[in-house]
Amino acid sequence: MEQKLLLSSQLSVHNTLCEVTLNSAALSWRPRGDNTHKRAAGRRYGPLNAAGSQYVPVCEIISVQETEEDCASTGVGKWQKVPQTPVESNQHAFTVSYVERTQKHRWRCGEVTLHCTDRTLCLQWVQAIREQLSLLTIRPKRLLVYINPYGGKHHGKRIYEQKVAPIFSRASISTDVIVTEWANHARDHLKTEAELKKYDGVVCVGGDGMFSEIIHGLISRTQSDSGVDQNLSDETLIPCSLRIGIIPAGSTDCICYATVGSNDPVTSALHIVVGDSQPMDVCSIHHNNTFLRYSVSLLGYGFYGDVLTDSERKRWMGPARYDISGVKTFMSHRYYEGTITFLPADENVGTPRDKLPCRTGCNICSLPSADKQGSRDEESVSDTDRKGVWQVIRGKFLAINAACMSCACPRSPKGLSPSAHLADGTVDLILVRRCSRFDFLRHLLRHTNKDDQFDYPFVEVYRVRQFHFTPRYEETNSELDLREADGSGRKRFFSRICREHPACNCSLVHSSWNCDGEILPHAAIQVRVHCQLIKLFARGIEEHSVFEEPYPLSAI
Ligand SMILES: Nc1ncnc2c1ncn2[C@@H]1O[C@H](COP(=O)(O)OP(=O)(O)OP(=O)(O)O)[C@@H](O)[C@H]1O
Ligand SMILES: CCCCCCCCCCCCC/C=C/[C@@H](O)[C@H](CO)NC(C)=O
Ligand SMILES: [Ca+2]
Repeated sequence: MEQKLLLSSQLSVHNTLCEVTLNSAALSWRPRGDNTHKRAAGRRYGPLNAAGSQYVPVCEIISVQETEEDCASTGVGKWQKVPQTPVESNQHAFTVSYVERTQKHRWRCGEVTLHCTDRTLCLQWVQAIREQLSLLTIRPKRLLVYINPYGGKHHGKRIYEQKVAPIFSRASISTDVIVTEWANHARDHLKTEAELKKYDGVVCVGGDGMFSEIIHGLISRTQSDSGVDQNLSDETLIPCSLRIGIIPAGSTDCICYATVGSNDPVTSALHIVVGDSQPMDVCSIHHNNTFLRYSVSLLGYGFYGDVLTDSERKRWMGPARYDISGVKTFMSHRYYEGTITFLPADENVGTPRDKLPCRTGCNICSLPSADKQGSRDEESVSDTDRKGVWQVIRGKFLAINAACMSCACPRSPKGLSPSAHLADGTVDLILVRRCSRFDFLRHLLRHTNKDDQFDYPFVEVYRVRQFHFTPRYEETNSELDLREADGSGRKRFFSRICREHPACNCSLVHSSWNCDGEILPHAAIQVRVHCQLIKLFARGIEEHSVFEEPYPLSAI
């Protein structure tokens, strides 16, 4: 569709006189009389549109400001040369900052300066561009920021002050910043005190643990404001209205990595500025009708639970603690017995092995809500259509993992479940049965390369809407295999476990759940996915490479 022309002038860009145009979709420029893109002005700033002009989509402009050319430049804080050539001797100019894509899904703040013959024209351009930006109502204007000064390598505060605050201020976003003083400070502030009406979003600077605090605060607050009791496991939860931004400054940053494609603070800040919105599923975890926690990334029993338990004792080591505990846990090769019951997802959301990863504008996550899993409209669909049939699996497992999203992170770029979806209302349940140490190592190593980690006879994977886990030692008498009872059944059960772990003691009969990096107090849990309960300032991982056009050219 042809866009209405808003402004057109001859301005100079990087020493070359250009035809510059603004419409509601893009700011474009091309050298005067140039019919090919080959001689486009100076260095290339943005992609080329169908007419061979360089352009910046309006929705990716961060800000525009008048540039003072006869002294130190205000752009990027660097000194610039005073113009020498006739076209650049115009003393009036404005600078447009915009999103520039670099490699590996990283975004940068690019700049282009356009020189005008007089100040009136310059101000007219600045005003016209600002007017277009003001129409982008999805952009946040006021944010509540929580910084964990102790996440990851303890760089959170510095990352925010040096890399993020200047971008927010350039985009005219105002902020209230709270540097947390204790664990759960942010969660409790959001739950009870924060004046949420004042804000367009909440930003956390930290890792997955910090993000978990934010969602617990925000979800609990939303439920209590609406009179919903989160202790009731079959309650329909109310989605949170505020979007959440993550500035990565943790050890794993898996939620940021899996929703943006990188763990780069500048990229995340720019996704917040442009007002991106990515809905996300949240699992609620209960133990006998008592609410325990929410999870958005990994719920892991066995291997990942044990890695976390061990690594918490090594927090002082920083991010390296996961590697040390990972090797130690791998060597211990413990397995655990229990029963998993689950409610499979409908076929229309695909399977964990379909090699259809969740990307920006994902078709599966965009299915109409009535077709999605665990959606709020679910009650309107008949019970027989929706309830499905619970399945039961018993066994001895090295790991039981539930991935609500891919869990991609720098350690595992495709993640624990590469085709899991951010917002489809399901979780991928990965069961790794007892196998040799060598086979388990082969399975783990496949998380770090392109090979399929599920392609082993001891690995099973299911896409589910709900699941329950009961460790064997908590199963009721009727559930236990009575053949093992000998009058002192419990004692015999423990002694059998200890024979299988000669180097251990009885406490090893159960593992703990790693819930997004926090240890759960109970092994027996009930898990349910709530479709799209929260929204992030993100857009999922973009499919196209740096050199492809991010927008349909006809729209520019
Ligand atoms: N001021 C504080 N003092 C102590 N602990 C804090 C403080 N603020 C937040 N926390 C807690 O620190 C824990 C770890 O924080 P965070 O997630 O930011 O870093 P991380 O654990 O290094 O990273 P990741 O979770 O990505 O592995 C969180 O569980 C959070 O509750
Ligand atoms: C012996 C070689 C082992 C290589 C195995 C690599 C597998 C890496 C898989 C990492 C998945 C991380 C999932 C993220 C979980 C987060 O919720 C949590 C909190 O940050 N992080 C961890 C490490 O528990
Ligand atoms: Ca999901």
